[in-house]
Amino acid sequence: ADISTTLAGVKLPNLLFNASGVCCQTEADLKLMVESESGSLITKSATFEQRDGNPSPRYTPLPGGIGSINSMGLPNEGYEYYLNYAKNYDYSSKKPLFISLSGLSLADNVKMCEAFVAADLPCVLEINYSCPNVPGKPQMGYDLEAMEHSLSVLAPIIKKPFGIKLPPYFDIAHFDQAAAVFNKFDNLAFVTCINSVGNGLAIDFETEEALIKPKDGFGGLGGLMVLNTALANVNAFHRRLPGKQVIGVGGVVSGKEAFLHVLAGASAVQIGTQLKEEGPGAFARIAKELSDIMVAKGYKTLEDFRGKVKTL
Ligand SMILES: O=C(O)c1[nH]c(=O)[nH]c(=O)c1I
Repeated sequence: ADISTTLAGVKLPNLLFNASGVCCQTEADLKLMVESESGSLITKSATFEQRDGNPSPRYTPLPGGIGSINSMGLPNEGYEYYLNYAKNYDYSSKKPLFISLSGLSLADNVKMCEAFVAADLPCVLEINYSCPNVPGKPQMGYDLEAMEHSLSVLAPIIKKPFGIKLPPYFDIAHFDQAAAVFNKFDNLAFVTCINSVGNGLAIDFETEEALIKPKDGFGGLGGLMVLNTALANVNAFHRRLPGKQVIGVGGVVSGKEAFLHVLAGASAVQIGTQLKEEGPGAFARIAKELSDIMVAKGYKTLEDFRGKVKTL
């Protein structure tokens, strides 16, 4: 079956790619993504300066395959590293390149966006408003006034279609209020839902210790356990953002969850925890599983069922 898609006006040979943060911090990581069966790739969220991030242990999968917890703390090579990567990227390849930016201030986001716009490259920007792990930095995604102000400055600078990475919301009023903000920006072409469920706590029963070191063990939750929150956020924004697209991320461990994300309204699907645990081979496996599901259900393309979840 045809699992290709178009996102922000660029064609992806298939709808799958990495969630920013996984398999994408260094050129070696990104090379693995280019060589994988993913349809695209996105870089680790960049800050203006290079960052080491939080002390380790700062990531761990959770027992029983239910998911993961991380408090990486935005480690990255600094935005110029990713700008250079974007300048050298082979855009004649079938895989479009996405760039994640997560400035620690609006001024930093302005400087980074201006640098990418000045370089005039075909890559697509995804502004990250939802990093839950920088101590002392509340998530912009939960401050609608600040996020609207940020978008009112950045959208005109970026000019081209771009997207934003959002935290999960858990209240219908928040879906309504957030969508009202996003619908004000014509070139805001997509929203990526969801980032990790912020500030969970994993504790080891035997040792009675938190599993990760930063922030007293508090970190973002990912993987299968967040699937149903992710599907709700994908569908809520699919319903509320006419003319815009949604990238679904959260809980995709097989073709089945990728199918559900598209049914909820996703135009593309990112994979985080499962990619971290399985490696880039996950893309070929999940792509085949999704294609087989579509054949079994009689769907030829993603448009045949995108957003068509049935209500009772
Ligand atoms: O701790 C991180 O680096 C991190 N971790 C996440 O779970 N989401 C994010 O957006 C980021 I920037």
